[in-house]
Amino acid sequence: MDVIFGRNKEEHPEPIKAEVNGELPSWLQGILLRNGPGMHTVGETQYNHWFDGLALVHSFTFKNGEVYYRSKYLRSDTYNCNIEANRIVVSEFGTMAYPDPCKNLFAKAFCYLSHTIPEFTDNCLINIMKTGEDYYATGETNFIRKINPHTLETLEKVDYNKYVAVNLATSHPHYDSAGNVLNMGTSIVDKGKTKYVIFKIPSSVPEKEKKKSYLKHLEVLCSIPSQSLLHPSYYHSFGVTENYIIFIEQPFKLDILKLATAYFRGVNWASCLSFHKEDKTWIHLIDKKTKKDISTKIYTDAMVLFHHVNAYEEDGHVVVDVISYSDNSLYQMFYLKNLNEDLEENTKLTSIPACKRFVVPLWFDKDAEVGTNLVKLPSTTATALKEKDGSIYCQPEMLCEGIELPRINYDYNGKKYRYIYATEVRWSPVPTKIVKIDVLTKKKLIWEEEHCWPAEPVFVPSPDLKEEDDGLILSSIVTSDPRKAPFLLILDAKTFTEMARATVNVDLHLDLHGIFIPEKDLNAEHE
Ligand SMILES: CC1=C(/C=C/C(C)=C/C=C/C(C)=C/C=C/C=C(C)/C=C/C=C(C)/C=C/C2=C(C)CCCC2(C)C)C(C)(C)CCC1
Ligand SMILES: [Fe+2]
Repeated sequence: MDVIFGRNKEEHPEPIKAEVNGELPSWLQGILLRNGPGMHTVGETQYNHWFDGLALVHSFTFKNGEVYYRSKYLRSDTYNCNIEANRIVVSEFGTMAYPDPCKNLFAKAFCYLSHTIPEFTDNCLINIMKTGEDYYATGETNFIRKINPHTLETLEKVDYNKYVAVNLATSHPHYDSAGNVLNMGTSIVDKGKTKYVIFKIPSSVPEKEKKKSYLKHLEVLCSIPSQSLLHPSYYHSFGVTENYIIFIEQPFKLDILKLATAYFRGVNWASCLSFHKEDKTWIHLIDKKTKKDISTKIYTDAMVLFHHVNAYEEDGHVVVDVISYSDNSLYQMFYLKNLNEDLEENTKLTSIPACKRFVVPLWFDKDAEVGTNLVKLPSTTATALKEKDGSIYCQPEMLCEGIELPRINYDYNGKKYRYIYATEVRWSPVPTKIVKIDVLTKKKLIWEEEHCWPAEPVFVPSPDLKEEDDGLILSSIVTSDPRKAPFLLILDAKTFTEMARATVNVDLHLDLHGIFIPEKDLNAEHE
């Protein structure tokens, strides 16, 4: 298993032609661009956690029925400093690094304060974000790195902080139909306040501004104060509907005092994140028009969530689908010391990912008796009970268990939808299947093959889309048997039958997230 998780991968910056078996539809033209950790040791030093690895961006280019593969390490300041020093000198979430391990505490502090290394990591390994014509590799710090989607070359380093006061920002932004980006981030103890900030990056700027970053035109939409100044909630994604932004403030929280002293205490930042299972999870609905949280307090039981699936409004309710856990075992599972030969033994999740539907009533009888279920949607078993103090306690409907890395047809984002595409995982971090779930009938379609570990399945809509699932699923498949070459799998999203596979004879890495860029959105100039 070390082979799949812990081993450094080689980059392949020059295009490698894949061997295509099957028929690719002629309309499939563009680039599947993905991101994830590829290097876990530098010299003699090793990262502690899989989410710390140096970003390796890779792409599959579809051109006239042919597929080309490339991969390139993000030349972040973090990468360059580490490679030059031949050891890890920049801290990541799960690994605290000391530029000179021999230094005493005083010297360590000096090094820290004198910023001889980048203050915070720009190792953006989680996802790819599109702003206007630009593409960025993203992580969760205030830095993002522009990349050339054709050559995977690393371009400018952009600091969100120059445009909006955030220390952390999600790697799962949303896009509206015009392509404007909606994202959120946390501003920690800024001017005595800790808050969650929601902002917009426009998809178009005046022609003469195009050379500069679209972020220059970033606009703050609103902010929500954190329930606690020193314990903001951690979040990895959020949801949107036509009229609302959904932010789930979970009791999985950062401890700011611990964070501030972590460097000197010799512990990683991840140790400053903890799950308070006795607390509530608050569901915030921010009205896009008033830019305010709706006045009713809405909550559910303590949970940990990383991925929102989708959200929409229906007959006066907001429906929110997420993948949730009953504890923080997912993050723990990805410590590299656990992802070795004894993986099955070491990485038993104590809670499996559960895809849950929460339903929040928008309008209800204010005089309803305490304990009344305010959900009036016949299609769901989710409830929302009126409490004595006027707040609403939500209990979800279970849509299905054991799925992660969810994707949908993004044209249905924020709208009533029917299909989720995801990888299936049970009690260990081994994704063995790709599934399509019909949330209406709860029926499943499955793709699986021996020794195959599928990545996040990306939905690409067909140009003459009539139904939600008219399109393709692209998933890069890593193999656990060294004799079997990895490949990009192309499935018909409707039937889940294989249309083609493009095999590449390289040591493909297991990645996290990415996007498909249709040819029309690719600026040929960059080629
Ligand atoms: C704190 C802080 C900081 C830092 C930060 C950082 C550094 C962060 C990072 C972060 C990160 C870096 C994060 C990450 C995350 C991720 C996630 C959350 C993911 C998820 C995933 C999943 C869910 C998975 C899945 C899978 C796979 C991948 C394979 C196998 C199978 C499965 C499906 C399981 C600073 C300095 C700024 C300051 C302030 C505070
Ligand atoms: Fe994610």
